[in-house]
Amino acid sequence: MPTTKGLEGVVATTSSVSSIIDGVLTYRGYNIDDLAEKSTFEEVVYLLWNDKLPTQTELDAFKKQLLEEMVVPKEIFDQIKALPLKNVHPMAVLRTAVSTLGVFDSEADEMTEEANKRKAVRLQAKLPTIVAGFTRIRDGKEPVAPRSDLSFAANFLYMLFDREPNEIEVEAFNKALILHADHELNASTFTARVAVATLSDIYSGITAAVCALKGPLHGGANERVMKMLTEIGSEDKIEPFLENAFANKEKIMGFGHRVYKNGDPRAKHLREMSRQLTQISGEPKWYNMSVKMDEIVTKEKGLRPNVDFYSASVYHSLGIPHDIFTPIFAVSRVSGWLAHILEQYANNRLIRPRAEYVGPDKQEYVAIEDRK
Ligand SMILES: CC(=O)SCCNC(=O)CCNC(=O)[C@H](O)C(C)(C)COP(=O)(O)OP(=O)(O)OC[C@H]1O[C@@H](n2cnc3c(N)ncnc32)[C@H](O)[C@@H]1OP(=O)(O)O
Ligand SMILES: O=C([O-])CC(=O)C(=O)O
Repeated sequence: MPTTKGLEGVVATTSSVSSIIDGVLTYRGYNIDDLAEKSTFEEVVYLLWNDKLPTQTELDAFKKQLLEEMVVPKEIFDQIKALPLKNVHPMAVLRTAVSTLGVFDSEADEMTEEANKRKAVRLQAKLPTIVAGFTRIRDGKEPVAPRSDLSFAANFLYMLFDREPNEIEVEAFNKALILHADHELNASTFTARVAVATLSDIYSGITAAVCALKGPLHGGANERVMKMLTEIGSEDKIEPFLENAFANKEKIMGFGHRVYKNGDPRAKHLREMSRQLTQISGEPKWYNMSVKMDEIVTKEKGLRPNVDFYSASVYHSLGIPHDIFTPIFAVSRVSGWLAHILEQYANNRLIRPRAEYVGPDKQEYVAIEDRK
């Protein structure tokens, strides 16, 4: 049986949610460049779940459903308040909170398509409330309730900062959400599909996906990009930092990709957003440092920035705490996870590959008293 380390190049399923073909990313056949420039996050979520762009009436109804489901049970915040928040990563809190959400949903194990769609709306709507609420709770503040007159992107920033965000902030955040919404069979989406292919419930699938996104080789890289830039501190220290990292064969966070070898099509949007937002925030150095790193790593290693690289300085410029970057990724990507979960349920078969056994053979059982 041939094996492929990390399942590279293995086609594990068919899907009509998103595609990466010749370096071009599409959601349901729509180029990500068009969606990033012209669409809203709510419209993109509708597209991912329904295989078509909504009419105005459909979009209005969908936005209303999301807004109605944004409030989370009080017990979720009570549970968060009881956690040792000073020493815990926000992704661990999110993992716990998503699992607890399932406990409070009386339909959690109802497996009809209609019930699963209702749960999808609940999860999509409640994740931003949880992430923003947690961030405030650990700062000793109370969560801010969502507002019914704000968009999805604006509501998140409003709940996080307890002030109405301006147009530039909303536009940037909306675009970032669109760019992170789905990405074919990435590790967290595959994890979600494996979990629900056992016919486990949707909350189990999303909890499993959050676990996979947390790691630094996947969604956890965006937080580490900002840590790296902060530690380097200034443009003149980039060259020595990279020389040292290359010599020690260290991974540079935010570079490289399993599928894209000639560049991630989302990065150019985030790079431009980083340029604009770092200027507005009065800290152009994060953009200048990022561009210099990009040039050197591309030239020396042939590695291009992925979605996590420029998103770091984008989120930093919006005033978002660095350890909330990956939970924000989840706030967006839950839309893609849910689209894939619904697709998996609709045409399910247990996902169970094989392993090539490379351990010892024909071992003799030795009684415990005779073992050395
Ligand atoms: C949303 C997302 O998940 S995007 C990815 C976010 N993750 C990161 O940014 C973390 C940094 N990047 C990486 O670790 C990798 O590029 C991954 C995990 C994204 C892809 O991994 P793989 O497809 O397994 O690539 P692989 O590790 O085989 O890389 C091929 C070569 O490039 C090197 N390489 C890949 N990425 C990097 C990097 N960021 N820095 C330095 N070297 C790298 C590898 O060490 C390897 O070198 P070798 O052939 O000398 O051993
Ligand atoms: O597809 C991947 O392997 C990782 C990625 O870029 C994403 O999940 O957005």
